[in-house]
Amino acid sequence: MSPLLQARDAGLSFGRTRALRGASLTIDAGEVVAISGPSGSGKSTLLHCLSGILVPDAGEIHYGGTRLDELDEDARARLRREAFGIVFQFGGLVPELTAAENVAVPLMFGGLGRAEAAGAALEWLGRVGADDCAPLRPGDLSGGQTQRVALARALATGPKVVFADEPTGALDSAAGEQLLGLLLTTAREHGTTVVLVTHDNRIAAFADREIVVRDGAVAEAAEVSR
Ligand SMILES: Nc1ncnc2c1ncn2[C@@H]1O[C@H](COP(=O)(O)OP(=O)(O)OP(=O)(O)O)[C@@H](O)[C@H]1O
Repeated sequence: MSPLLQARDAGLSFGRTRALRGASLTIDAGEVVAISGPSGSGKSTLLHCLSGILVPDAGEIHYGGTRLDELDEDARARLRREAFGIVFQFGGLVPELTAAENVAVPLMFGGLGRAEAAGAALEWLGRVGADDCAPLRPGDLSGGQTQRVALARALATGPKVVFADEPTGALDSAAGEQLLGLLLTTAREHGTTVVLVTHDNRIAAFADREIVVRDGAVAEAAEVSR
């Protein structure tokens, strides 16, 4: 396997809080990695730096041959659209659009026609068990439904990397495991790399590797058997 994503000594402050302080890791193409660690240790900040949502103020982020931290906002947004699927803790869906439209819009950005995108969106909502949600707006969805729709949106574009921040946090454990299973099955079928932030050991155990973050840096990397 070849390295796909790398943080080299990444640091980032929010005001006086040093959220990341010299975080380094390497993730290979096709790997499923869980980032775990105590609350406030910097897991989400690291995920946001790896996915180009935030730019570190020290160190480097590499995606393939690209220095992600040196790209401007437009280039990072394009890369996120074209290569990444992102599942936020609270869905991150566009409130004015229906669930079906939320899934379809990135497909249209990717070049599909309206009808084709709408059909594919319904198919993905079906796969994540959210067919009923298609005509609803995010404000009318439960937490679990929101996460299903967010997952459908992230997977539909066929991303190279899926970044997920507590993707099953709003679901009870059986539903959470089912959704996680769907993410991992889809990812392994397509060789998609998955970077998953979780505080739940049961979820981390599904990953190929667990990376533990403490005090803004990578504390240890442990191989977790599948
Ligand atoms: N936008 C922000 N503004 C100010 N401080 C922030 C911001 N984002 C994160 N922080 C701070 O940076 C530190 C790391 O936060 P981060 O969310 O990355 O941790 P985490 O490990 O993901 O936590 P949790 O498991 O509770 O979500 C914390 O002290 C947090 O309060």
